[in-house]
Amino acid sequence: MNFTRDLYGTSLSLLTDLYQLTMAYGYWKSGLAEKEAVFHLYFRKNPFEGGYAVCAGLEYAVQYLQSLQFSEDDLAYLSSLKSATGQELFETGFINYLRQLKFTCDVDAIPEGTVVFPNEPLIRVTGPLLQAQLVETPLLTLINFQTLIATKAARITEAAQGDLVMEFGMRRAQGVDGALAAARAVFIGGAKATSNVLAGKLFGFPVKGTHAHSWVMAFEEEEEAFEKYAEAFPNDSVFLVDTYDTLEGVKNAIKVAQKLRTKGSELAGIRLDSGDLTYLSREARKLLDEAGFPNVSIVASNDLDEYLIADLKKQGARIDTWGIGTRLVTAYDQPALGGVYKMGALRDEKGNWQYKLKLSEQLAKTSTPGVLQVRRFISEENKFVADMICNEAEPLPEQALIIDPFDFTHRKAIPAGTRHEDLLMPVFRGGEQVYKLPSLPEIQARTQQQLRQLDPSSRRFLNPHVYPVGLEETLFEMKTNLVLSYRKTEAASS
Ligand SMILES: Nc1ncnc2c1ncn2[C@@H]1O[C@H](COP(=O)(O)OP(=O)(O)OP(=O)(O)O)[C@@H](O)[C@H]1O
Ligand SMILES: O=P(O)(O)OC[C@H]1O[C@H](OP(=O)(O)OP(=O)(O)O)[C@H](O)[C@@H]1O
Ligand SMILES: O=C(O)c1cccnc1
Repeated sequence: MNFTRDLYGTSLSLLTDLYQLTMAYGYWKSGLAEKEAVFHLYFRKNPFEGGYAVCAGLEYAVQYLQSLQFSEDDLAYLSSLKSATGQELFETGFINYLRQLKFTCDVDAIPEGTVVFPNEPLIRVTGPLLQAQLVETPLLTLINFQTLIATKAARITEAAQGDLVMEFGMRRAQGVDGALAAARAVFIGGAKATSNVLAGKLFGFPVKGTHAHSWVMAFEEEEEAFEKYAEAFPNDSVFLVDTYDTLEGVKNAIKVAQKLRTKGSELAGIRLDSGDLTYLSREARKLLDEAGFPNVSIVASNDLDEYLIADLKKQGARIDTWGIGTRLVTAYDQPALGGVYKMGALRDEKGNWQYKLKLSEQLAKTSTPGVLQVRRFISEENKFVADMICNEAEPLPEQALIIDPFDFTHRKAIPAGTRHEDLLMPVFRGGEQVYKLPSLPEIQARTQQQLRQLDPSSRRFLNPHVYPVGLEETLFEMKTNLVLSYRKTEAASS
């Protein structure tokens, strides 16, 4: 199914900032609409003070671009917009232009589930200026959020060290799409199940859950509540044991588990949702093991995240399954990824690329000109060595030299013959999709594989090692010269 179209109606073409449409109108009016342009989507800083990000959201972006067409409804709305003086904002000729508009750009993108770093283009759009500009905001909406949440999920999965991670966040998510898109991204990052049933249906991944405190409160006795739940789900019951007194709850769960066993069924687990999770899980494990239930799993929930999971493990908690909600799906400690979309080049009348950059007082905010690709070098041990951002429109020197754009004395020469992969893959050519979208389990497996290839020092939570990413030498020189030429122009005119 096409998630963007089928969930949100036939057209998402108005899901953009007004300024994209006013610029489109301006380009159309001034005859620049068809001029060829290149834009790059990238972020400037790893989320969560971490050492990497996991890119996600491309499938949604592909589906959005495939469906990009203005409906009569959309056009009627745009025709109704008025300027400050009460005239129509957009003239009829432009509305007719939009009516026949079809997406004809080339798109290259880094596959979902790839480990990525600041300043690397995750998506490159090449094509008519009007179109390439128009898609800025929706592409950012679709990629920023899922990349953020997939990264959070990867961190949580890493902290869980192979334990089952379930996503419980729908009730705290930022609206309907926040819940659905987060469930998808969480799966990409490594969670194995969600409590969100619609996400299970749409994305085809496992749904799982326990029960709420209200189930226990609906009966006179906790033990009776557990019994009734077990009658309904003899082999799939996970009892929430902390409604009144956690360890008494565990004892009641054991009584019901014993009765279940006489009928040939096994209790699946118990869930702890409050109190000292280390102490309670250790005590619960002891009680369960002593009663002959070593396979009953212990699920924990309660405002957990990667830091708490890591700490609980360090304390010796006996938890084997983690139910994670709020702090995962809302990316609690960093609620947005600051992805941006910047122009890298414009084709001039002679057919040559004119390289473009956005200058900033802050070096980190100066964009990189070119038609960019990311080349990842990989060691003989199959570990990531360094990433080089290069300009595909120009020939590359034989010897790869990577220069840190924020400290030009910081350079890394890559030995000749080092294996490499170019990360941006063709996704659209002339508006036609040429990329076969992988399945979600394939994307999840890719994330895990990629994380194994990244050195643990770049994966740690506290002060991670900065993975080397830089500009290819000739691109660095071109960027520096372009910055200098702008600065000279500024100096001359002041
Ligand atoms: N051993 C532990 N070490 C560190 N943090 C813990 C430990 N056990 C629980 N926590 C975390 O401490 C926070 C507060 O726990 P607390 O037991 O006070 O929960 P609570 O929400 O107040 O309980 P209740 O749901 O009964 O109101 C939660 O985020 C919980 O995950
Ligand atoms: O803690 P999270 O990571 O967000 O995980 C989801 C939470 O949702 C449920 O709580 P509920 O809505 O009943 O609230 P409460 O447990 O905080 O009272 C559940 O018991 C978890 O605690
Ligand atoms: O199934 C559960 O235990 C669950 C689902 C959503 C939120 N909290 C818990």
